[in-house]
Amino acid sequence: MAQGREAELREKYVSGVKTEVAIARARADVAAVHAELLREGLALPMGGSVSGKVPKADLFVITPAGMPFAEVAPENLVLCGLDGEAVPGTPGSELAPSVAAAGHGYVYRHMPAVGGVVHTLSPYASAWAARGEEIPCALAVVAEEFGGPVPVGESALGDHDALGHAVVDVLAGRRARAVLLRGQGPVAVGATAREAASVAGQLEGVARIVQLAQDGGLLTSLPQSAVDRLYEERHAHEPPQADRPAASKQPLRQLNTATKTKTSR
Ligand SMILES: O=C(CO)[C@@H](O)[C@@H](O)COP(=O)(O)O
Repeated sequence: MAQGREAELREKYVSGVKTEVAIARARADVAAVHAELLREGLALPMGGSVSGKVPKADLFVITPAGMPFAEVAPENLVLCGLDGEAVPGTPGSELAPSVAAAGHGYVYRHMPAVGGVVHTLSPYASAWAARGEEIPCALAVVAEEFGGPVPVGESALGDHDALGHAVVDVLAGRRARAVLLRGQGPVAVGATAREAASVAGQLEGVARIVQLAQDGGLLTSLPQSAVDRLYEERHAHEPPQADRPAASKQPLRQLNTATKTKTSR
């Protein structure tokens, strides 16, 4: 067979099919994450945006604009390039992607280890974001999961590209895998959409516990040395990721002594 023809067939029926299979898997995973977030009480019926990158392709699938989470299905998710534009002629492309699509694409372009972005309006984490208040690292589980307090980010409301810029500005090079966008809500990232949803679930849990603690009286943050130890032990088995420092390189943002947050409520 002519060499050119062989290369053409390989491209079409080997790499092309592999990409199609990867797209189908991403569609199934992201649709399943929407259902899981609803089932777990981590999402409003509408609002937020969830996406998952297609491995080894400059593509991701995302929630259609204005679609209730309960109606999301693999075939109506929107396949986008990393610029956030829908790929014409693909299933779901007749629908507009979430207004936040360009922001999700920005995250994928600037944080290569991220394969899933979950912006969901889970109640307690959204309440911390509404207050523009970081969640103090007052429990070992916060240190293990987030490596310190859960940070706040600034995202110009209505400028949906800003969601991506805010996520990258705060999370690139940091341990935390979630950010509380002031006035907008929490955004969690992970290697996959499922992992990002798991982070969103952990975030909601610690947001609720720490809120209860703060309502109950004086809140004490863990000493930085304990935070570092807890985080390093929890992530010791993980390979260092390109856009996240090894635990010990995390900038020490906090005092090295327990800081006390006086309840104002
Ligand atoms: O981001 C939020 C709210 O924080 C979403 O409700 C808003 O972006 C939804 O837009 P889409 O319906 O996804 O176009």
